[in-house]
Amino acid sequence: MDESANRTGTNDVLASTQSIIHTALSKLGYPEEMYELLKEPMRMMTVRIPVRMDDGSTKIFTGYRAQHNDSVGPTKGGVRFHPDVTEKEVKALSIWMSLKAGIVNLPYGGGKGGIVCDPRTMSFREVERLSRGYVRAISQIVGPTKDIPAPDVFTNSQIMAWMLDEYSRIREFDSPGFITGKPLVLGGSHGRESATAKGVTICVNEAAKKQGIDMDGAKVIIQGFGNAGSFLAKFMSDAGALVVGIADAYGALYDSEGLDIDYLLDRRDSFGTVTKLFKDTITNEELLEMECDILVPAAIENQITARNAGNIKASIVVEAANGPTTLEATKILSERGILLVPDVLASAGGVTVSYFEWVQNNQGFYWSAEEVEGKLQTVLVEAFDHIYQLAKRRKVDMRLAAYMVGVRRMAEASRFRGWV
Ligand SMILES: NC(=O)C1=CN([C@@H]2O[C@H](COP(=O)(O)OP(=O)(O)OC[C@H]3O[C@@H](n4cnc5c(N)ncnc54)[C@H](O)[C@@H]3O)[C@@H](O)[C@H]2O)C=CC1
Ligand SMILES: O=C(O)CCC(=O)C(=O)O
Repeated sequence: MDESANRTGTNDVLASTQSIIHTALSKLGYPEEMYELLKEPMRMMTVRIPVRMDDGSTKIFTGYRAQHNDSVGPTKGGVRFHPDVTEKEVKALSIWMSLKAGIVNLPYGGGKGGIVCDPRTMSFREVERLSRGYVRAISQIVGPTKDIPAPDVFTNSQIMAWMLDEYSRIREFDSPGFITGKPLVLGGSHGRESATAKGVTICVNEAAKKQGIDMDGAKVIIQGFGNAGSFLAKFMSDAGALVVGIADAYGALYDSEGLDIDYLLDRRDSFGTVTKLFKDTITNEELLEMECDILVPAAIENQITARNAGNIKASIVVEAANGPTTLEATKILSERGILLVPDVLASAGGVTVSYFEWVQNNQGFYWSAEEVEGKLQTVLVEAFDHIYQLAKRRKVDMRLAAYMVGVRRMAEASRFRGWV
């Protein structure tokens, strides 16, 4: 095991992930070589993307695509457009995608992409040119049977549509299965837009049952008001819960009587920003420590750390975001009896419906919204139950149990292929 993976309490998402993978593999009895194989993506591509800006200047953006392990099938995972994207982060995100695929039993390995940029400060056409440039730069290593992108932070179905169009031009045939999270008219699936939040909702409900919390009137705080966070807020308030707090990148709103979610949904912009419209805001840090029963981080990494884990009031934390809780904070929450449903399980609804979308594209036959939702419900309830029981049986927290489930299939496939 390498030095960095030995560090605990680190906010280095790659090192933390490697550390848990190492523990999971040891508990499953795999040799050190398996860890050596799985600790890093098998392929990492860095690209420089020149984009002509509206003022006539040219700006060069840096982008990444990581393909973690393709022993089970093609790699799959979203593309993030964010100023804080780093190579390490994209690597960790690709490993988490492998684990998600293992947990919900999809025939994929993990992939992930990212571009260092801030689309909030770019025009519509500049974002289009950047999206197309990224696809041109990575076109050799992606494709419907190689590596299938999807949306993530600050990317959406419009960006998927441009990427699909660019790929189809390069390949000279229409390839809807190249990317998921597309608009319905281009071969998207019913239910993909809300799938991540639907999956989180299923996990919240299952966790509430375990902790004896009645969802009717339960107080929920959601950090992030984009794709995952805003649909989740709607599902929670429709189910009778009180969404008492929400946050975006600029601040947070809290009301112990419950926020008017329909009003906030009406006023938010396409980047999930809404708090700028209000004077009476608190900070993201403050929101996480406010009174509630259920806390859902649905924004970015490293939000619950050793610094604030002791002050979290919720009795359930469900991770809609990838990597919102550090390793040290996970331990503190577990010692405090707080049930933490880890990202690789809780946020797997998105990739599950992306898989359904890809299957529908491959067969050219499309399902109803009810069919998609029913299948997602079955998959996630089973996955939750399996991991919850395993955690109890092996006396480990749900994150480690989820890693044990997620890593096993990839390790087995790599072994059968003779890689280790
Ligand atoms: N979109 C999807 O299908 C999936 C998303 N996720 C994860 O869910 C999380 C949110 O993703 P989406 O909702 O898709 O993104 P989004 O772009 O739709 O929304 C992101 C939200 O996070 C907020 N945010 C951005 N930077 C922030 C910061 N520094 N501090 C606080 N808030 C910040 C934004 O203001 C916005 O409200 C990410 O961790 C993503 O990887 C996980 C699985 C699937
Ligand atoms: O829908 C997908 O393929 C990937 C979603 C994703 O990027 C994630 O789960 O983090």
